[in-house]
Amino acid sequence: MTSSNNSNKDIGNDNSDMDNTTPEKQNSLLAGIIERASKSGIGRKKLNPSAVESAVAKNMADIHNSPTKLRLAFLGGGSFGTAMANLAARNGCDTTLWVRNKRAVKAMAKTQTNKKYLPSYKLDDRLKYSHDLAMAVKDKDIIFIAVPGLAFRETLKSIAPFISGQSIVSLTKGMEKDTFALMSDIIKDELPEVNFGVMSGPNLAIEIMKNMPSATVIASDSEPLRHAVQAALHSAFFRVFASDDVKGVELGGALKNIYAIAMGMAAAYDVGENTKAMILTCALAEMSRFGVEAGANPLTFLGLSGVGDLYATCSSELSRNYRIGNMLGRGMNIDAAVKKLGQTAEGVNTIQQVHEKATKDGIYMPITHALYAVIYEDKAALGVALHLMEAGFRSDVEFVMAHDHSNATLTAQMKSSNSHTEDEKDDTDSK
Ligand SMILES: NC(=O)C1=CN([C@@H]2O[C@H](COP(=O)(O)OP(=O)(O)OC[C@H]3O[C@@H](n4cnc5c(N)ncnc54)[C@H](O)[C@@H]3O)[C@@H](O)[C@H]2O)C=CC1
Ligand SMILES: O=C(CO)COP(=O)(O)O
Repeated sequence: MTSSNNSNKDIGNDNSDMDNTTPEKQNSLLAGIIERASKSGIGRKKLNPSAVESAVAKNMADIHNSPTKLRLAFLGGGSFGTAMANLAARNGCDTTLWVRNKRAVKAMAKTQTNKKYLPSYKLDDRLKYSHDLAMAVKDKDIIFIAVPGLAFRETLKSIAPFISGQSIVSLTKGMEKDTFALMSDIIKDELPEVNFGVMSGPNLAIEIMKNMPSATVIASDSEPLRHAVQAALHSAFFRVFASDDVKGVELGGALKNIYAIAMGMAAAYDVGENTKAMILTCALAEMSRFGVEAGANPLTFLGLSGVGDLYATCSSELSRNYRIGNMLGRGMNIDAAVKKLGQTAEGVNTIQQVHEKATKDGIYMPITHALYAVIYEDKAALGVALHLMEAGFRSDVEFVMAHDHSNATLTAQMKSSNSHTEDEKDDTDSK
């Protein structure tokens, strides 16, 4: 977990070392970031439990030592919901996986495999299955939700009548259509009384099923909930870190899908390591920029849920978003690619949402806009990529060296040097 005192102190030190006194020297973007980050640091209050939270804290006081006392529901029987439910069952928690399809539930209970999404992996025999939503969520301590982003609100509406003090943890890495809402926003809308968290990190489901060492982040304002999720899922192969930056952790998971599509597309053109490094780094800058505007702590993007997940998803064909990008790069159109994939690729919708929001709010997101042009305006991928390379002079790590300060000068110099060259050429031509 990020220590509020330390991060606050570090940020304070950075601030005091800077000369921000004159308007010329003032780096407004950096000042804004520091202000927001310090605010979020100062705002990291000592736990002040609400009625719901104290009930949860009471139930969960000894969970740390005895995760078997936890009663958990996982909603969504795709690859990630299944993989996480399996981890919890293996840790000895009383775990039910809810799947909407009755036949799938029967088959899973009989074969202890998820034939459609994780066909080669035997699931823990303590894992229970249900297609009865009320039964699945009643009398549970935590409900984990792993349905696609576009089905998240309807899922919350369906469980609302059965909520009586359970906590909710979103595993979904998406964004709602047209509202720009993240899953935590939807939880606050639909179940305002509920204690909630979001979990996100570099967690390719198949690698987790193979017991490849992995780590994730649980972000919540509720300390008992963070501890409970750590107790439920932490194991020798799976480390669960904690954070109190819900927005930052959640945005890391949602935004990296955009860049996995970009990287899959680039891979279709056999790009080299320099190009991949450029995409990855510019992607991280875009993510952080967008995150800062949304009120996230920019430092969160340097953690597992930020650069960690960005790296995993941009490097692996196990990522469905990467595979969508790869198919687009090979000339397939988006509908055909989505159909061929047959699984959730949140990035396809997230590109549209982030493109609209960034355009509306004036946030510089060139990779996102380029992908939008390919997917939704039918522009050729190669042409769009080449155009990205002509984006003029920018500064590296814009939080430190702001665009508006440095680049206006650079761009003016470039224009002026180009016009000189043109004039000289004209002179030479006329001689
Ligand atoms: N697969 C992975 O490696 C990881 C996935 N995630 C996130 O988890 C979420 C779920 O992804 P996956 O499990 O991978 O997707 P998936 O495509 O494997 O499965 C989605 C599941 O949701 C169910 N579903 C769809 N609409 C539904 C609805 N209206 N009501 C109830 N259930 C519905 C489907 O039947 C299917 O069982 C996504 O937001 C994804 O980004 C997060 C980390 C890793
Ligand atoms: O989020 C993931 C890994 O952390 C899974 O990515 P995909 O949804 O692209 O498969």
